[in-house]
Amino acid sequence: MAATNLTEVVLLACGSFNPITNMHLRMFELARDHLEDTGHYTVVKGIISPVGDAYKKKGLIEVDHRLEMASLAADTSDWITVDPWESLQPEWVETAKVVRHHYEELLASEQNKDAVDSVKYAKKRRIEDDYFGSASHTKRRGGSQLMLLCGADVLESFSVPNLWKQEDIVEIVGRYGLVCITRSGNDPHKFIHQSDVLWKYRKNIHVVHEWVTNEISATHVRRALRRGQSVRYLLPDAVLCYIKEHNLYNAESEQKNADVVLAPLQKFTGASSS
Ligand SMILES: Nc1ncnc2c1ncn2[C@@H]1O[C@H](COP(=O)(O)OP(=O)(O)OP(=O)(O)O)[C@@H](O)[C@H]1O
Ligand SMILES: O=C(O)c1ccc[n+]([C@@H]2O[C@H](COP(=O)([O-])O)[C@@H](O)[C@H]2O)c1
Repeated sequence: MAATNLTEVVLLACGSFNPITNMHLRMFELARDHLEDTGHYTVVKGIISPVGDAYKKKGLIEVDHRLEMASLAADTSDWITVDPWESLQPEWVETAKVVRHHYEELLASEQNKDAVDSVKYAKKRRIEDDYFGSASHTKRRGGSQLMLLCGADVLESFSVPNLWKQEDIVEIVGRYGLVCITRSGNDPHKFIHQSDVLWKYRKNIHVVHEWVTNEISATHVRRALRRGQSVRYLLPDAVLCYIKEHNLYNAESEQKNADVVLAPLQKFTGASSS
């Protein structure tokens, strides 16, 4: 198939990134390989979107630090970037809205590119017509796709009562698409099979098997740091230096939001975030 027929994909990963680990970066690489192996897609960009402080997850440190660490990690890649839009919203933003926001940005940048292209194209066409006479010209580019990238634990969290809105799940998997990386202890195929809505949109869900099973998690990293144990090689070196320099992750930081209801659950309980 000619390269021009490939759909361009932008991958968006939402999460706490508290802190970002090498596994978060690896997720992007795994997803890109998997999608490009199908012969239908070319992955052009990865976006890391750290959740804002208003998410109120226990142990979630300030977003400025999480953004900075994510940027240091993304510096090790030439295609993964960090976007602060979600992080900087004063209220917690549902993931479906974050996906929508980035899709709109993608559309706007494409339209911009199309406008620039059509000016260039019109000029080129006038020059070519002068030389060769008018003939049939090239076709328009196809649209790009934005897909949400997550680990299997997030997919399975779709069934946690009162956590996700059903219509948001439908929008994410039905309209945009999902790339899900296997994680030990989770079985995404079984989970998709058991969910009517995920089964309905199963063609939009790309399950990527991580054969190098590992238990790297931000929780593990924070725990090791609290205990003074080494986390070298679990995170990019620059992130580790940043953590040491700012003395992040200790017993006190782990108690942040300890007695606060997680933002997505507040809409059901009516609890306040303070
Ligand atoms: N080892 C892993 N395998 C697969 N996916 C992962 C792994 N670690 C993180 N992810 C995924 O990365 C995204 C962002 O995750 P998040 O920031 O919550 O990291 P985490 O390690 O799961 O954090 P925590 O331990 O604090 O819950 C989520 O979609 C999560 O499923
Ligand atoms: O949109 C929702 O309803 C929703 C409900 C629960 C969690 N999320 C998002 O899922 C991500 C979970 O991150 P974490 O660190 O809690 O695993 C984070 O980006 C949240 O904003 C989103």
